[in-house]
Amino acid sequence: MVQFKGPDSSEDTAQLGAKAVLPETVDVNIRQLDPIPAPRAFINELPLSRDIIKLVRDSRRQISDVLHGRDDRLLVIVGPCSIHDAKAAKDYANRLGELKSQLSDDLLIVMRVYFEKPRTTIGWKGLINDPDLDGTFNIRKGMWLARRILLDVAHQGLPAATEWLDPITPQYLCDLVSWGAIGARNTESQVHRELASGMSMPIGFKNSTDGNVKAAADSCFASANEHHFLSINLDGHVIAAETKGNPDCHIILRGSTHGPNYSKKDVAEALTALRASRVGEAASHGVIIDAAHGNSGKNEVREAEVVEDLAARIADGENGISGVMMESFIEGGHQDPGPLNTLVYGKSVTDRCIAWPRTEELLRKLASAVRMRRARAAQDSQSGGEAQTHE
Ligand SMILES: O=C[C@H](O)[C@H](O)COP(=O)(O)O
Ligand SMILES: C=C(OP(=O)(O)O)C(=O)O
Repeated sequence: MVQFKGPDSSEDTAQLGAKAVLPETVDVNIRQLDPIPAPRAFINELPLSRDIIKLVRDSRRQISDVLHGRDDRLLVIVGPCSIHDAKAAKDYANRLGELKSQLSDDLLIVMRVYFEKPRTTIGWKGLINDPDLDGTFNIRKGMWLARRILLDVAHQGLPAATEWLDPITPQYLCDLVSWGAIGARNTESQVHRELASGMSMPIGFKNSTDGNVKAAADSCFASANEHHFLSINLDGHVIAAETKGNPDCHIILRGSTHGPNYSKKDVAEALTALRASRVGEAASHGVIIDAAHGNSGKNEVREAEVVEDLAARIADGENGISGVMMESFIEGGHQDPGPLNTLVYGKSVTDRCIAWPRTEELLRKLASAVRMRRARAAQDSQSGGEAQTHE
């Protein structure tokens, strides 16, 4: 039998592991273990062009600028609750890409391209997990499809946003993602905080499902710090990762099982919690408000009203809102998941979504609200300046 030579040996331990004889105490509840090619194989097969690299790098920087108040636009993270159909995702990206160019002076639009769904109990866990929506769980195909869809979205000139759920998935996809979320069910998870600390893009932490905002603020602090933890590298080898800490973590207010939390008071309290968490210079200027989930009771009509309310407050000069998240698709509402040929085209198979025409209306409203906020700020600084001149 091959011997592991102890913690200081530099020997390739993957080789040793492959030959080890396993005791009956392992894999008790495992049915099958299917190897999947390492991340590098997927990246080589579906690579980024120079233009896409530029898109991802520029949009990450712009998102950071909005979050830290160096850019007065509003970040808008909008798109389906989950992606289940490559064709519909491309169709949606095409529509959104066109609107993004028209509204880019006022809105920094990023498309929700969510492939992993955290479940309260059980249910369809997203395109990577079960790409055929039929319980065949072809994860290899799902991962390949996810990369291809991200490339399609990028070809429309759109930056992509996604939720990081599984700690291995980012190695396969993160080169194509400009903004990441850690969901309400994972906001207190050390594994996700470690992950965020090494991610190359801004990361938003949701308040927890029971409404705890401090957990998200603590996450911003924890993830701004360096960490050491186990992970895999692009070749699929287990490694000890050492991260630098992420300076662009921020809070997402998503409401809770007790009701909404998007009021002016909620925003102010979240920003106070962020500062109290000792996050220091990495503290964002504002928060993102998720108009869906607990803020709308997962009702798309209510969600649109929340966006209208936010637009009115932004137009009125409220500036603690750095971004808005919306769940929107081609068709409104939702349907039960199932094989593609049984589904209504362009309709969500997870949470209810706002239909495209209403989405377009709301995005134009948000853009106009930003113009009003900007005009107000210019007027205020002019009258402040004049006051100074008169002194
Ligand atoms: O965003 C999607 C859902 O809200 C999330 O995945 C939880 O869904 P569930 O409560 O239906 O499992
Ligand atoms: C699952 C999501 O949100 P939350 O974690 O807030 O439930 C989501 O945004 O898709």
